[in-house]
Amino acid sequence: MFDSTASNLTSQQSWANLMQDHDAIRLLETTVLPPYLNSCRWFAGKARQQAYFRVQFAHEIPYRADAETSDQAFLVIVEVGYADGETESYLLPLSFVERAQPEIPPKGILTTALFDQKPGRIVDAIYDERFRRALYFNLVHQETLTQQSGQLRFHRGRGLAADDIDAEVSSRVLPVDSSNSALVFGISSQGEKYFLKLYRKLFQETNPEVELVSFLTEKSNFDHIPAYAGSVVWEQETGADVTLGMMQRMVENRHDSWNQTGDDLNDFLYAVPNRLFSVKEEVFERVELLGRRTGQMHLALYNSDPDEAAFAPEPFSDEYREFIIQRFENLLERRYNLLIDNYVKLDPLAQRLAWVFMEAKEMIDEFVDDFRNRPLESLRIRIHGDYHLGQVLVTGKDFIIIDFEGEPESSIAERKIKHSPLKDVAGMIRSYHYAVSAKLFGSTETAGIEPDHLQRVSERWFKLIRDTYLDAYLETIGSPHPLFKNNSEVNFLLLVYLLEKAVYELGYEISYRPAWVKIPLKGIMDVIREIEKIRIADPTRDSELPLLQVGLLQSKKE
Ligand SMILES: Nc1ncnc2c1ncn2[C@@H]1O[C@H](COP(=O)(O)OP(=O)(O)O)[C@@H](O)[C@H]1O
Ligand SMILES: O=P(O)(O)O[C@H]1O[C@H](CO)[C@@H](O[C@H]2O[C@H](CO)[C@@H](O)[C@H](O)[C@H]2O)[C@H](O)[C@H]1O
Repeated sequence: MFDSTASNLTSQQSWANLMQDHDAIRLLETTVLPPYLNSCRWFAGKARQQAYFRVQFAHEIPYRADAETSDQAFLVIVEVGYADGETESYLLPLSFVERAQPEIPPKGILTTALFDQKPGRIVDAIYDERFRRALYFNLVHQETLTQQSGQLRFHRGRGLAADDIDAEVSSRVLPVDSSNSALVFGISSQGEKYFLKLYRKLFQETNPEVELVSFLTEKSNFDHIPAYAGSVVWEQETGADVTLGMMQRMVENRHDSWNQTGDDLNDFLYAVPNRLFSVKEEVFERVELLGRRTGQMHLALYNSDPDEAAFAPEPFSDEYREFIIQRFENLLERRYNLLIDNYVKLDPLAQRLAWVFMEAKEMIDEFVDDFRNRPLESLRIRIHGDYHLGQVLVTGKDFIIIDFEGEPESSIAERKIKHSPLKDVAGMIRSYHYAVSAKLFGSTETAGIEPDHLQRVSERWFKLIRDTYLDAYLETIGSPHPLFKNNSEVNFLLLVYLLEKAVYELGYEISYRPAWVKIPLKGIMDVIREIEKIRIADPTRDSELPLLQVGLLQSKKE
């Protein structure tokens, strides 16, 4: 665990003059920041060979309550350099606290320190109430704070109620350990009302989440997202605007749809030993509702207003197809290598699935060629981009969709590319498959059920749920609709995105949850079977490829 007392930073300067003390900054960069960042969940560079940590910028945010000079935070931008590959920038707000404060957890303390003979601690400012208040104040008053390099611009969105501009606020850090940090603001007598996400890993771009959430709040009537209440942007002197944070309405939720689906699956599995196939009607209703909400989100993102070029629908150009193919082929190659390197560590079922996946290489190549050449008249729009059950909050009987940042592995430029909305649909279908597979392979509810039987009933559950979701989705979009040319294109594109997603997931599971590798492999297998069906049904195809040995998978018991 990180030990904040291991170093003591001493400066003759006051805290407000931190940046003038080059020795103190050097000490921070060499002895404090490396162990501290490596202890943070949001720091993504832990597995890379780190070369240096540099305080690149330190923007000042004064605390308004009193005028003491030490009363300010620094929004520090830390540049991290690595032995190979690109550098990264992280946002680390810093505050100096002179008195011990019980609300600051050990994981928020960087070091003990002495500034101008005043002892205290340097802490992550999100844990300092003064900083949180200052953020709220600047945001609701749409302040601009001039900095040595560029300016900090605070925007207010439509989701912020006029009455709350001068209201007394309380605040806290939401205890979710994720890739960003979340602050919550309460308005007296109304409870917790606003949710502010501070982005940690920064990109030289406006975050896609701000673009999508502000568009949906201010330019559409889709209200199944938390309304956009504002953002914090660093406008650089030269270069693009960098999004540092975004505020939305706080959503009261019981849990997310991943947990809810897990509960539904528990009910389902309890009945299996009694040879009952039982899915409550309310489960289908929920899945249908999610299909409808997904469709409504896409209809809201489908925008033909010529003044909104960033959201205008686009065709399946050759350029887009090449981009997807390049990305997919790179991914495929990396995944084959990962599988080869980790093959002996896989359990027997995963090994068999991996084998069929590798055997299918030529068939997948043929399918990719098909995607390159096939006439496609469906359209592409901005989409959620990282859509799965964990991104849907359950509020009473309805849903609220969150986290529009896009896929964590992609660059920001890639995340802003328009895709068929079927990419989101594929993400959600994969997620239902994950939910049932995770139960099937690893929970106490399934212990003692004969594996082949369990596999059969789980597949039945998945197909029913998938079709219920898809039917409700397509019905909501309506037919005909320019987004989808016809059923044949819908089926084909869905296979493209399902395959891409499952291949992506394969890498995630090998790296993070090896016991779950068979889940995406099974997903890949399902797509391969569908591709094979298309091949067999098409008399014009003169392919020499042999049929796959998928029979390998059927008879063996675990
Ligand atoms: N508007 C909101 N209101 C209430 N809770 C929220 C809201 N947005 C997100 N959350 C909670 O915070 C968690 C992290 O949010 P998310 O947007 O997924 O951040 P990250 O990008 O860091 O994963 C979510 O899983 C959810 O529990
Ligand atoms: O949540 P993130 O945006 O960081 O996404 C990563 O982690 C996800 C897991 O938390 C992972 O999602 C996969 O597992 C989910 C169940 O845990 C499942 O619902 C998703 O369908 C499946 O893709 C995601 O792939 C990864 O990028």
